Amino acid sequence: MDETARSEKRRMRRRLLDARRAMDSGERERAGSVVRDALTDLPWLAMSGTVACYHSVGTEPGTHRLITALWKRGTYVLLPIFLPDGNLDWAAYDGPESLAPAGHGLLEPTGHRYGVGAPATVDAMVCPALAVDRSGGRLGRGAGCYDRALALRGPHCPAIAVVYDDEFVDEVPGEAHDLRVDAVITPGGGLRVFDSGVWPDRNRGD
Ligand SMILES: Nc1nc2c(c(=O)[nH]1)N(C=O)[C@@H](CNc1ccc(C(=O)N[C@@H](CCC(=O)O)C(=O)O)cc1)CN2
Ligand SMILES: Nc1ncnc2c1ncn2[C@@H]1O[C@H](COP(=O)(O)OP(=O)(O)OP(=O)(O)O)[C@@H](O)[C@H]1O
Repeated sequence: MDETARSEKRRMRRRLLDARRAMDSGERERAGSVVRDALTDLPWLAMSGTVACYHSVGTEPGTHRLITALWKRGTYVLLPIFLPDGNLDWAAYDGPESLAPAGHGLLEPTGHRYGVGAPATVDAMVCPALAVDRSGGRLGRGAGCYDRALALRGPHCPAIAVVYDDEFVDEVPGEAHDLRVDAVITPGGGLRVFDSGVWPDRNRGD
């Protein structure tokens, strides 16, 4: 059964990455503003000490505006470092000079590394995805590194994926190790919270 899911995932990734390449930069920019506004408007997030986020690259929905906004207001922002074994290490964003080019066109933080277990200490995790379905199922790039990172976060830490409108779909093929996210942000729909029970303030953002 997982064999079928794996090949479906591969097909879906190819299709979604092709569609992303055909997008113009305006769409990415708009996504970046929506992501920033949706998250900086959340009162519980304003009280959060530490947020893990991805530093967007290429055609991904932008997160640079969000990272800058959080950093400027004193939130600790942890960014991933892609390790050779497929795990993620984490270090803090401390302004544009705190980043250096890495593989896959990524910019990664150069400061003190907190270790693979750092997700246990964060209050929210903003993760990349190629698609998210209506029950929070998430399709990533296929390295499994975010599945591993999501498994290491605390029980009250919501995971929030960011995708384009057409990437919020009815169903994403799932395997046993796949972990669901607790909310999704799309440029057209803003923030949608899933019924996972992991959301700090149930009265907001639904
Ligand atoms: N921004 C970001 N950081 C991340 C991830 C991610 O998906 N996005 N990762 C999550 O696992 C890890 C790195 N894995 C990656 C694997 C492949 C590519 C990639 O295919 N990059 C394209 C250019 C980007 C694009 O246009 O979409 C390339 O190499 O051509 C990027 C990151 C950790 N850091
Ligand atoms: N918790 C885990 N521990 C170890 N390996 C894992 C874990 N989760 C997933 N993997 C491995 O990672 C590989 C890729 O998984 P999958 O196709 O679900 O990636 P993805 O969720 O699309 O990508 P990503 O998580 O990097 O964004 C699988 O072969 C799987 O065995």
